[in-house]
Amino acid sequence: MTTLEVRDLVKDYPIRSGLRRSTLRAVNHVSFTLTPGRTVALVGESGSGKSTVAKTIARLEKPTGGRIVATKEDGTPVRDREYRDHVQMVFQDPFASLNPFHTIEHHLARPLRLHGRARSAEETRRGVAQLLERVNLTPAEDMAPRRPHELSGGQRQRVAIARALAPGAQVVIADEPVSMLDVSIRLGVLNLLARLQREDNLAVLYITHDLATARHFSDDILVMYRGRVVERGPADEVILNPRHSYTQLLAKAAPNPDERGRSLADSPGAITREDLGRGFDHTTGSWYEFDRPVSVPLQGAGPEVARS
Ligand SMILES: Nc1ncnc2c1ncn2[C@@H]1O[C@H](COP(=O)(O)OP(=O)(O)OP(=O)(O)O)[C@@H](O)[C@H]1O
Repeated sequence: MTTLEVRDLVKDYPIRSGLRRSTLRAVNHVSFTLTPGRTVALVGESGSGKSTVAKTIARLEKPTGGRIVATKEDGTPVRDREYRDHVQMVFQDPFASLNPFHTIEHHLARPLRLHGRARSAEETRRGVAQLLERVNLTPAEDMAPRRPHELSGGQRQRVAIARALAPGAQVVIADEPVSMLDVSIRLGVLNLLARLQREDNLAVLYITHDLATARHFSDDILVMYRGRVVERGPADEVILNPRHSYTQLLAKAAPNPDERGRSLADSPGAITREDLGRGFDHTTGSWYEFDRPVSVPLQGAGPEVARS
């Protein structure tokens, strides 16, 4: 099984306002480890940097600094070639992530073939049927020939999950996987993810605005605010005993996951001056200062990316 370590991750975006150019630090020295069989939730409001973390892990964005290292059970690093098989994403919008012109079978058969998990037509057919059964899209022979528009949002997201499993995923990055689905079916999809995780011993990063599901479906929670992890620790500890003023705000407000725009922290004095420069770690029971990035030894080797 694969462990994924994120160390001192930094991502800057160039921004331009009028004639002035500057950089926006979307992710600021973020570190955490995803281990087999465990879920880490990354919570925070819109714009806190959660998706940027996901995109750099998925290699859709290049980090400005820090490193991301995937390591196999025997301690050897996962090579570039294998990385895309091991680390898979499930995106927020199941409609945008599926090609409307292709059947469900095509969406699943392609990764099975591409990653050498099915060699003949018969193996592919069986592989597709098994994947559909694992995500409760049955009968498989009825589902396989359909196109995405012939499925509900929840069913489409199940296809997206099956597609993530097809190449033999060991690490799954689920970026707001249910926030675009009807409230009534969200729990079903999250329960499915949890079951697949147990069956395949997956390491999962669950990105969400929603503290309640983060607590229920995760072992650990990282709270992000303006690109920083401001609080981290076991899920119950973070939710029941929040120490950072930003987490306290989040916990009290139970923000509407669909709300965009104004941040909870916008009101004056919402975050204490002291807390702007520090975060709280429940595993050590202590505060850490932001200008000293967390330094944890890495298990595996990996390319060092220059820090900005
Ligand atoms: N390609 C980009 N170019 C410039 N700025 C970007 C880019 N992508 C993200 N950002 C900025 O980086 C910050 C973090 O964005 P990110 O999408 O990671 O936040 P988020 O917490 O995932 O929010 P949401 O839940 O709304 O997706 C935001 O200020 C955003 O505007």
